[in-house]
Amino acid sequence: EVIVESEPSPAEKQGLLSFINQTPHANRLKWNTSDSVCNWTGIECDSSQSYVYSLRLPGTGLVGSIPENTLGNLNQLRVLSLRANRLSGSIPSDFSNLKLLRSVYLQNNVLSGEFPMSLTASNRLNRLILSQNNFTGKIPFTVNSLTHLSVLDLDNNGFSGTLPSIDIAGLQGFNVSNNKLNGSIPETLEKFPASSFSGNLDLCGGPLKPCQPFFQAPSPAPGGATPADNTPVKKKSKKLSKAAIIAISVVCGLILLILLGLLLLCCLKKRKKNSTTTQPAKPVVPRSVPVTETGTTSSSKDEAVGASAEADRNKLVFLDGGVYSFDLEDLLRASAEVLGKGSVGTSYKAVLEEGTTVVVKRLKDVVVSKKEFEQQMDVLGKVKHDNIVPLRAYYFSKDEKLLVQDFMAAGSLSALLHGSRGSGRTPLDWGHRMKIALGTARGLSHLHVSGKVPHGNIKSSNILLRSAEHEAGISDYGLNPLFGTATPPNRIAGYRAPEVVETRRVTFKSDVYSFGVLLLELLTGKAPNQASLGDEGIDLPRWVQSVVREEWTAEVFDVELMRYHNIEEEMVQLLQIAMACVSTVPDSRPGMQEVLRMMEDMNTSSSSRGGETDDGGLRQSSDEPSKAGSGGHTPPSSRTPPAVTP
Ligand SMILES: Nc1ncnc2c1ncn2[C@@H]1O[C@H](COP(=O)(O)OP(=O)(O)OP(=O)(O)O)[C@@H](O)[C@H]1O
Repeated sequence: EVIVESEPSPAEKQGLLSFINQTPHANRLKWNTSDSVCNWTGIECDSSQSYVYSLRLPGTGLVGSIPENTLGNLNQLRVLSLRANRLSGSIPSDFSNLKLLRSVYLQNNVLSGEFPMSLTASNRLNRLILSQNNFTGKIPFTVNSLTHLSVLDLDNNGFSGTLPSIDIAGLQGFNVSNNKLNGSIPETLEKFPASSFSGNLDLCGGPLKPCQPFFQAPSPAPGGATPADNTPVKKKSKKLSKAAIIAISVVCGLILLILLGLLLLCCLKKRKKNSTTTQPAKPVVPRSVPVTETGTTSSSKDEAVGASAEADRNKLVFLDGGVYSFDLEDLLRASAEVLGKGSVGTSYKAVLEEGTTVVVKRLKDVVVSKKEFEQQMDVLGKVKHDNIVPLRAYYFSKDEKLLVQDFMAAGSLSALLHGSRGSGRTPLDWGHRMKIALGTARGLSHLHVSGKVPHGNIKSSNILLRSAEHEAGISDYGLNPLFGTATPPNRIAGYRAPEVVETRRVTFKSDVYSFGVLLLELLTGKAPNQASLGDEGIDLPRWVQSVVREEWTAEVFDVELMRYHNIEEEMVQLLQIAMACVSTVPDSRPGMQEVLRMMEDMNTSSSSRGGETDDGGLRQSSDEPSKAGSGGHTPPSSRTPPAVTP
C-alpha cells in the first residue's frame, strides 16, 4: 500500500515555482525546472527525496508578500527560513497546511498583520522566530497550544495589549522586547530575564519594576495620555488630573529653583577656594582616589600622591626606551577617564600634558613579588608585533601596580560587534571581520611562537582597533602569572577552555579554544556569556553545535552578514576552523600557527584580500534584485551542511 515516491509531489514543485515567480528576488536562484526539486538552491528533501523537508532562503532579497497557494503547498515542510529579506504583508492563511513545521525563521522582514495564527496549526513547532517585523495586535493565548515550543522570539514588532499567561514546559527562550505591550508580566513568564521584556510601553512585574498597586489613581502619564489608551477611567479623572498637574508643576518648579540656587552658591564657594588652578587636573593615579560615577577621578593631585608613591615616583619603568618621554609625575598630572573595569583592574585613558594619549591599567590583586613582576614585564616588553598592543611601561609599588600601553583609538571588537545593535549602527562587514580575525590570529601566533607566552585572556574586549582601518591589536596578554591561581576562573567564562576550570592554568591550547570562541562571535554576532553581560551571553560553542546538528549551518550566521553576497563559502570555512579550535580535548585543537595557516589559505583561495587591504566595501551588495544578480554566479549556499565535528 505504501507508495514510495522518488520525487516531491507536483503540488510542492508547483507551489515553489509559483512562489519564486511571483516574488521578486535577487536573481540568484536558478531553479531549473527540469532538475529535481531536491537539487534546487535553498531546498533540502528528506533522505528518500520524496518531499521538501526544508526551505531556506535567508538574505535572498525577496521582496513583497508571500502569495497564497504557493509555500502553503509544502505540506511536509519541517523548516522554513525566510529571514533577512524584505517580505511584507501578512502570513498567508494556507500556512495552516504546514502541519509538520518545526522551525520557522521569519525574522528581519517587514511582515505585518496580526499574530499569524496559521503558524500555530503545527503543534510540533519548536522554534518560532518573528523578531524584527511589523506584526501588530495582541499575542494570543492560543500560543499555549504549541506545546513543543522551545523558543518564541517576537521582539521588535508592534504587538500590543497585555501578555497572555504562556505556560509551555519546554520554553527556554522567550523574547517580546521592543513591542507596545503593557500590563503585568504573568507569573509563568517571570523566569525570563528583564532583557526579554525591555522596551515596551508599560510592562511591569517579574524581572521588571513592580507594578503599581491596583487602586492607585491612574498615574498622570507625563506628556499626556496616549490616544490609544482611552479607557473610561481616564475620562472621569480628567478634570482632577489637570488641577493636580498644575499643582505638581508649580511645586516642582519651586523646588527646582531652590536647588539651582543652592548649587550656584556651592559652585561659587568652591571656585573661590580653587581659584589658583585653572585647569582641573584629574590624576590617573590611583590609590585613595575615589572614582566618580561619571568616570573621572575626583580628587586633587595632592590627595592622590601619597607618601609611598612619593618615594617611588621615579620608578615608572619603560620597556623599550625612547618611544615616550614622560615620567610618573606627568602621568599623575594627566587628566584621566575611566575606560572600563576589567577582571584584573580598571583601565584609564590618560591624556598627558604634552598631548600623548596612553592607557593606564591599575592592576588589583597582584600576588607576585616585585622581582617576579619585573621578570614577567621584561618578557612581555620584548614581544613586538603589528597585531599586539605594545606594553610601554610599568610601575610597581607596594600599593599600586600600573601598566602603560598605547591607546587604541577605534575601541574594542566587542564594542564594534555588540554596541548599539539594531539602532542604526553601521554593521561590521564581512571584509572587516575577516581582517580582524586574521590580524588577531597573526598576533596570537606570534605571541605563542616567538614570545612563548600564552595570552590567557583572549576575548573581544581585548581585541583593540588602532584606527578606522580596523588593524587589530591584542592586549592584556600574559598577565595570568601575576595573579596566581587564586584568580577566579570565571574571568573569561564564555571563552574559557573546559580544562582550565580544573587545572586553573592557561596554555597555548586553551588560547586556541578562546580564539575559536572569538571566531564564533565574529560569525554569529552573538556574545559568549560573561559575568558582566548577565543573561545576554550564551555558550557559543554549544549553541553553534546544537544548531548545526539539528538544522543547517546557515542558521548560525549573523543576520548582519546576510546582506553580503557570495561569502557563504568563506563563512562555512571559517566556521569549520572555529569548531576545530573549540574541541573539548586540548590535543585535538590545532596549534595557533596551524590555525593561522588554515585561515590564510582560505583567504587566498577565495579572494584576493591580503592582510593590509580589505574588500568589505566591494562585497557589500544591495538587496535590490537587479543589482545583486549581475555576476552572482556562485550559489549562495552550499548544498550540504559541512562536516562540522561537534
Ligand atoms: N589600549 C586601549 N585602548 C583603547 N581601549 C582600551 C585599551 N585597553 C582597554 N581598553 C578598553 O577599556 C575597557 C576596559 O578594559 P580592561 O582591559 O580594563 O577590561 P576588560 O578588557 O573588559 O577585561 P580584562 O581586565 O579581563 O581584560 C574595555 O572596553 C577595553 O576594550
